[in-house]
Amino acid sequence: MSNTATTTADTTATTAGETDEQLKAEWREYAFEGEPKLAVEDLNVHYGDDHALDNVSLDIPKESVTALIGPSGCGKSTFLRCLNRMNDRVSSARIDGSVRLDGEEIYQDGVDLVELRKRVGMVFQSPNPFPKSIRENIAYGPKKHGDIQTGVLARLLGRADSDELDALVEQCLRDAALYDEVKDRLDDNALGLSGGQQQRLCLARCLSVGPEVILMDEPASALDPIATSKIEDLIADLAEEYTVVIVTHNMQQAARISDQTAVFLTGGKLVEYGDTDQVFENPQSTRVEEYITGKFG
Ligand SMILES: Nc1ncnc2c1ncn2[C@@H]1O[C@H](COP(=O)(O)OP(=O)(O)OP(=O)(O)O)[C@@H](O)[C@H]1O
Repeated sequence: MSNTATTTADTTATTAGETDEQLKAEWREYAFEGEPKLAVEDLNVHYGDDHALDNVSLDIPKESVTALIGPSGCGKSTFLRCLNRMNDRVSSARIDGSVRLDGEEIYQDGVDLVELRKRVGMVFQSPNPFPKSIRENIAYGPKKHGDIQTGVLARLLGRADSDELDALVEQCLRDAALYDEVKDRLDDNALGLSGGQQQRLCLARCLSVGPEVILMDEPASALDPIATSKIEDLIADLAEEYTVVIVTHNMQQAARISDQTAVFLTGGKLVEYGDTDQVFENPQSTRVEEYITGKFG
C-alpha cells in the first residue's frame, strides 16, 4: 500500500474490489524503517480439525510495541505462541508457514528451542513466579543456562559468583521497575508479593536471560488499574530496547501503548495491520471498525 501504513485483508470492506491475493501482496508493504525483527509468512495453525490461524503474514519492527487484538478465540494467543515455538508443546497443534527472527527461520530442523526462548521470552496472563525467593526467581534462568561467570573459588564451592549474580538481580528488578519496592526483602518468598509486583517479577525473570523479543499474553488482565498502569509504563520503556508483542483484550490499552496494531477476527484471520493511530482512528475494514466501536466481539 503506497500511501498508507495500514493494510487490510477484508475484501468485504474494500471499495476497489481487490482480491485476497492483491490485498495479501499489500501486507508486505506495510512501511517501517529497517529490517523486521520478526517476519511471519503464510502461518497456519490447526489444532486437530480446528483451523486456529488462517494464512497469517505480517512483519514486526524491532524496538517497538505491537498489539494483537480481536475477539475471544480468534487466534491471538496461538499467534503469539508461534513466535517462540511454544505451540510445539501442544500435541494436537500442526503449524505450517514461516517465522523468521532476524532473517533466520525458527521453524527449521536443528533450532535450539532453549536458545530461541531465551531470545524470545514470554510473560503470561497470570503472574507465575516460582515458589522461591525474589532473588532466586531471577537467578534461576541465568544459573540454569550457565550464563553467570564463575570464578575459581566459586566453581570449587559449586556456586555462581555472588557479586555478579547480585548485580544481575538488581539490574533486572530495576528494569522491571520493582527494585525499590523489594530491595530490602530479596530473600523473601515471591509468592508474598502483590499480583502487580509478581507480574513485574515475572518480567524481571524474563529479562534475566537477555531476551531480544518479549511476548506478553494479556499481562495486565489480572491486575488492578494502578498495577496495570505501572505495567503499561514499563512496556513503553522496554520498547526502547526490546521488541514487544502483546495480546490484549483492552482496546484502550492497545491504543495507549502500541506502535502497531494487528486485528484478528473470527476464524484466525489477520484482517488489518498498521500504525495503531491509523487502525483506531481510520480503520480500512468495516469489520474492524465495527469491532473497535464495540458493535461486535
Ligand atoms: N491447546 C489447544 N488445544 C486445542 N485447541 C486450542 C488450543 N489453544 C487454542 N485452541 C483453539 O484455537 C482457537 C484460537 O484460540 P486462542 O487461544 O489462540 O485465541 P485467542 O484469540 O487468544 O482467545 P482469547 O482472547 O479468548 O484468549 C480457539 O478455537 C481455541 O479453542
